[in-house]
Amino acid sequence: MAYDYDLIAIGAGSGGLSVVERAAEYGKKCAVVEAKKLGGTCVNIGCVPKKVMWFGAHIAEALRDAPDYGFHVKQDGFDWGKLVEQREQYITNINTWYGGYMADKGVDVLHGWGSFVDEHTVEVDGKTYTAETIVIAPGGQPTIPQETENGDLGITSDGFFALKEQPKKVAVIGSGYIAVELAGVFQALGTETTLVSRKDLVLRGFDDMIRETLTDAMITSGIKKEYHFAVEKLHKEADGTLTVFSTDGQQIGGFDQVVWAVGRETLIEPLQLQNAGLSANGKGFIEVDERHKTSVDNIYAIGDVTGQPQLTPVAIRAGRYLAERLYNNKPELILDLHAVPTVIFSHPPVGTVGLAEHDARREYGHDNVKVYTSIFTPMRYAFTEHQIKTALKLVVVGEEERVVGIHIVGDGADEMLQGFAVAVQMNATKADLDATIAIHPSSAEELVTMR
Ligand SMILES: Cc1cc2nc3c(=O)[nH]c(=O)nc-3n(C[C@H](O)[C@H](O)[C@H](O)COP(=O)(O)OP(=O)(O)OC[C@H]3O[C@@H](n4cnc5c(N)ncnc54)[C@H](O)[C@@H]3O)c2cc1C
Ligand SMILES: NC(=O)c1ccc[n+]([C@@H]2O[C@H](COP(=O)([O-])OP(=O)(O)OC[C@H]3O[C@@H](n4cnc5c(N)ncnc54)[C@H](O)[C@@H]3O)[C@@H](O)[C@H]2O)c1
Repeated sequence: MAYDYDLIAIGAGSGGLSVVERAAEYGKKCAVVEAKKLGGTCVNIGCVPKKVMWFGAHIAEALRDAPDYGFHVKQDGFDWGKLVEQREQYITNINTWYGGYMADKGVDVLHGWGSFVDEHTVEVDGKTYTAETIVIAPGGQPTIPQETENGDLGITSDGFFALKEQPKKVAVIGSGYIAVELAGVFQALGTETTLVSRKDLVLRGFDDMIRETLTDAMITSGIKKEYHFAVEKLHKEADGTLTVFSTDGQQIGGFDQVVWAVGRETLIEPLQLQNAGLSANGKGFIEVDERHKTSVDNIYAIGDVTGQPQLTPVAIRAGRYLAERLYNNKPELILDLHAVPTVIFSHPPVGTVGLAEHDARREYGHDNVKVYTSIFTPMRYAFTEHQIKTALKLVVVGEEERVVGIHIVGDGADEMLQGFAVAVQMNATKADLDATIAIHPSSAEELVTMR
């Protein structure tokens, strides 16, 4: 049977664009369906605008410390609107570039919500298109807990990127990636910031050294932290400010914005999966095998919708490998998730790859695991009023001391980690790190000189 396309991807984010791009390079006729903007979450309301704001926050921190380095700096305010305008222009340029790139590759962009008619047919904006292979890559959206009374008075990360004016005082609810990243940006740029967590330390699941060091650094930076505060309701006061109430009777108020950063849900409903004989599992993920195939033979799923680590490079790699397997006879290319490096663009940033100490002890047995740690004030802060610590940890297993985890929190962690992730991916041992000549003076050198 002849189809309109060899491949249709639903969703033009990190995953969808990657699979059609690579498939088109192998001469396949492809289309990508997108309801919003090309580039998806990462480009439009995720990694890219977040990193721009993080750079802005870094400039604020450099200005803060400049007098300690002898600069006579007169700060004459900060124009949030200007930064947002520049950021959005940059993103529009990326969207436009993607449009041209897809056209160059011969990929059709179908604008609108895509839904299944059957396992080979997708409907977009009232028209139907058929394909031999369909890849589902719809990503997700931020959640607001339904049980919270007036939860909708708060915004999410999407609302954060829509802010045209700088709030004076905010509460950020959550303690994961997005909560610590947005709280750090707000605080550095001059917004009075409170981080509201149900438990105590930020970044549940990460290595304890990271959690403790980052929580301390955030508090030192001036962020107010509300521990053990489970939000029950939001209330708008007569003066327009928001008050946040906890389930045990605490309240904090005077906020001009409350930002929810408590996780994301997949975008399943528009897909009409049942028409293709598919369904999502109880967590809203589409289950796939190691080749990203769903329970229907010609339908694959990649990216955030699969429940794999919700990171752009994971979605991109999944898309590219899928095209390599389907169209370039490379069945051996299977996504390897054993050492996914990840950076949290907090203040200071966190870089981590492999197992946290507690996970390694659980997996390999308590006594088979050894850790090397180093905590210090980097030279950059040797004589500044604000002192921000760096902490490093190597987690090694067995007599050969194979490195199964590297954890870094501190300035430069974001750029330091990638190379060390190569070492973990290659099963490097502590002796391999020790045999590497250090770079001096740097913070990274500690990782090859630990005793
Ligand atoms: C605030 C924030 C910051 C982040 N920062 C980072 C970071 O620094 N580094 C990192 O690696 N990751 C980061 N992420 C995560 C990263 O953005 C995601 O993991 C990645 O975008 C997932 O790619 P995807 O292809 O699965 O989906 P997405 O990029 O979400 O793309 C899905 C696309 O599909 C479209 N779509 C959905 N359903 C349909 C449909 N039925 N029809 C048509 N179109 C549809 C959507 O509009 C969207 O454009 C961040 C996420 C957020 C929210
Ligand atoms: N730098 C990066 O790579 C980056 C940046 C942002 C997001 N992301 C990706 O996006 C995903 C989603 O980010 P996220 O921060 O929304 O989710 P997350 O899963 O990282 O963190 C959610 C946090 O909210 C807490 N929480 C859940 N419900 C709550 C409630 N009702 N009240 C208070 N706290 C609650 C959870 O305990 C958890 O700590 C991340 O897991 C990550 O994969 C990556």
